[in-house]
Amino acid sequence: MMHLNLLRLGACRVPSRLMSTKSTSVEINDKTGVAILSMCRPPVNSQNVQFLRDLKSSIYEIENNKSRGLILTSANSNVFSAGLDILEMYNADKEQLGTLWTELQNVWIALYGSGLPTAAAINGHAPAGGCLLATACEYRAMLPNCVIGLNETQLGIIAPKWLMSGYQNILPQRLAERALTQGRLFTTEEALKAGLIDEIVNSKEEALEKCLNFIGTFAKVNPLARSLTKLQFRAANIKEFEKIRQKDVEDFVSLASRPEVQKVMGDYLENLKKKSKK
Ligand SMILES: CC/C=C\C/C=C\C/C=C\C/C=C/C(=O)SCCNC(=O)CCNC(=O)[C@H](O)C(C)(C)COP(=O)(O)OP(=O)(O)OC[C@H]1O[C@@H](n2cnc3c(N)ncnc32)[C@H](O)[C@@H]1OP(=O)(O)O
Repeated sequence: MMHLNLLRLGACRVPSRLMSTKSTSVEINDKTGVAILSMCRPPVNSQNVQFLRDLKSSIYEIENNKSRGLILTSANSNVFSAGLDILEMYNADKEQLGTLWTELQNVWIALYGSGLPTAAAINGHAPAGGCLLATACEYRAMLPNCVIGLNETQLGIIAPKWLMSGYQNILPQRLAERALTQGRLFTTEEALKAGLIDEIVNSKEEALEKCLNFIGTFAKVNPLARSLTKLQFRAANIKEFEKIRQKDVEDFVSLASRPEVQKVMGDYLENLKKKSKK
């Protein structure tokens, strides 16, 4: 209850500090010490190099400012994030592909490896790279009638092991394997049933409140002990990722530059455009 009140106060009176980049904005409430990181790259927060760099620098800024927690959300009305920017992968040269993938890795490790309590207020669709961000967090509240999931196999591509880590942390192995091989996008309701999200909420405000409440559950826990305990759970995945990090970039570049994969991207983009014009 106390946290709800603080949040309400935060909306009007409690001073907050603002930081922003071209495609992110961060508001740190001075009373709660919790940072709300909003992704704002219209129309769908698709993840291009600049967006990923902005996201990474906002995450590290929040971490370095000794915030009490981080809530990730979207400034767009119906999309949390549509995943990697396909426009930036289509007809791109190998260097551009390598840079994009490196920046995706950088964001993932910044969020997944953050010592802060992290929560996602998923106020819209979260396919592929959007799901990656949400599942790197420790808690998820999501609006109804949206989808979330790693749909890579549906696009004829594979999610590397580190990218599956969020799923593996959250879902039972059997369910994670089935969802990943099917490239399944869960509806909000299915995601709750599977345990992929923690709560269904009716508004973005409620999602933020739930996230704040989650972060509030650590109020009486020693932050260093909490953070080290969290990272012990994640250490094996992080270590594995660090070992294959460079090779993973090479593998992605080699896969994404194949003519048949480029064709899938071109067709997929065309379908997206046709759909959005209907
Ligand atoms: C195809 C990838 C191939 C190879 C990569 C190889 C290996 C990588 C392995 C894993 C890593 C992660 C990969 C990814 O993240 S790939 C991206 C996957 N994303 C999706 O499948 C989501 C696609 N988008 C949607 O389903 C819908 O847009 C969404 C449900 C998010 C929102 O629907 P809404 O009706 O609100 O908006 P739209 O009208 O569909 O879109 C508006 C506008 O935005 C453009 N758009 C949408 N998504 C993307 C995107 N990911 N990249 C670039 N542009 C995107 C869409 O075309 C519309 O544009 P316009 O027609 O100009 O208005």
